[in-house]
Amino acid sequence: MLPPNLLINSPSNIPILHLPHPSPRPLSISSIFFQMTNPNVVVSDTQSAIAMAITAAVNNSPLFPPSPYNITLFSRNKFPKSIETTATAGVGKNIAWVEAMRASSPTRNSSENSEEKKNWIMKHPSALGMFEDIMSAAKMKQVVIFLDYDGTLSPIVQNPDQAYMAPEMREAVKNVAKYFPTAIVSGRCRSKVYNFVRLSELYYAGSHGMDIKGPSSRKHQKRNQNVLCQPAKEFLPMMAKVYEILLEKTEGIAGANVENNKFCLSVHFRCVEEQSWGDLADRVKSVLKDYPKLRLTQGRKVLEIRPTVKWDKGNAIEFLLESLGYANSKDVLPIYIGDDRTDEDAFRVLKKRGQGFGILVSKIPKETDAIYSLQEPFEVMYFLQRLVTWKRLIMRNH
Ligand SMILES: O=P(O)(O)OC[C@H]1O[C@H](O[C@H]2O[C@H](CO)[C@@H](O)[C@H](O)[C@H]2O)[C@H](O)[C@@H](O)[C@@H]1O
Repeated sequence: MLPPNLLINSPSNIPILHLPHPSPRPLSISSIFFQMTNPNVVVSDTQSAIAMAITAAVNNSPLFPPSPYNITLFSRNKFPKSIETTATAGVGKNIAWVEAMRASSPTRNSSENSEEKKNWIMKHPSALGMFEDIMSAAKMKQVVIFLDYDGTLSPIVQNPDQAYMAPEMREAVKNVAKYFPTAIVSGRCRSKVYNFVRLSELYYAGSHGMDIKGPSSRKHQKRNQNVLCQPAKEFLPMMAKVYEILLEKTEGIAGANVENNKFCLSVHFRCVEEQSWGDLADRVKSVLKDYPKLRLTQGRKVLEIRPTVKWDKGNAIEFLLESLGYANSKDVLPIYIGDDRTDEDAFRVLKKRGQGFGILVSKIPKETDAIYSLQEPFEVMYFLQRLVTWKRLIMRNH
C-alpha cells in the first residue's frame, strides 16, 4: 500500500501522490501508472529516502498491474543544458554534410535507462504521463489537433511508398476529428499523404505546409473550412524540372530514391551505403547551384529541396488556426505531434504563441522546442484515444 501520509484526494477524487521537495509537482496515481506502462518514469530524486519509499510502495501496490518496466528515480537538478547539438551543415563541405546526414536520423543506441535519456525525459515528459495536466489546460478551450504523418502516424520504413498507417491508428484519427478540428501536416505532397490517411474530414497541409486544403467531405465544408493555400505556386514548373534532373543525376547511386512532393523534392538515402552519402550530397548540391531560388534541408535520412519562400510547417499551423477563427484567440489549445526537424518550426510557433503543446515523437534524446514527448506512433495512437475518451466523458457530464 502507498504510505497514507503521501496520499491526498484531488477534487476529481483521483488520489494524488505528493512528493515533497525536491520534486516540484504532485503526480497523480494515473500519471505514474502511464509512466509505468512506458519506460519514461519520472518520479523523484535519487537521493531522497522518501522517493525510495514511494518506489517500493508503488511497485508493490495492488493499484497497479504488473509493469514490464522498472521505476527509475533520478534527480531533477541533473538536467543538462543541451542534450544533443543539432548538426549544422556547412555548404560545400562534404564532411560536414555527411555528418549532418548521419545526425538526421541517428541510429546510435540510446539505452532506455541511460542517464542522458532519463534527463531528457525529465525535460520533455511523456504526454501520456502528463495527460491530465494537458487536459486541465484544455478546459473551456477549443482543442485543435495537428499531426505529422511519417514517424508520427506511421512507423518509419525503408520504402516511402509503403509507409502505411495501421487501421487502429486511422480509427483513432477519425474519432479525434469527430470532436476536434484535425489537420495532417506533412512533408509529402498533399495527394500522397491523403492516399495514406484517406479521411476526407481532415485538413491537409502537404509539402511541408506549402499546399493546404480544408476538408473535402461535404459534411465538413462549413464556410470557414473551405481553405486553400499554395504560397509557392510559381515554383511548380521549376520543381518539376529539378525533379527530372535529380532523377538523372542520382541514377548511378544504388538505393537513392527521389520523391516528387510537388512543392518540394525528397532525395532519400536510407537505402544508400554510407560511403556514398558524400557523393549523393555533392550531386544534389551540384544541381542546386543552377537554382539559387531553391534550398536544401534535411529530414530523417532524406535531403529535401524546397523553394526559398519563407513558409514552413509553423506558418501552416498559423494559417490553419486563422482559418478556423483562432488567429488571436485565447480560447484555443493547439496540440502538434511530430517527429522530425521540420516539425520544430511548428513547435516554435506554439512556444512563441505561449499557447498549446508541442509533442515530439522520439525514442532518443533530441534538442527540441516541444514540451512533451511520446516514444513512437503506438503511443501517439494511445494519446489520441485518450483524448477522445476525455472528450466523451466531458460531454456525458454536461
Ligand atoms: O512531414 P512528414 O509527414 O514526416 O514527412 C517527412 C518525409 O517523410 C517521408 O520520409 C520519411 O519516411 C519514410 C517512410 O517511413 C522513410 O523511408 C524516410 O527515410 C523518411 O525520411 C517521405 O517519404 C518524405 O517525402 C517526407 O518529406
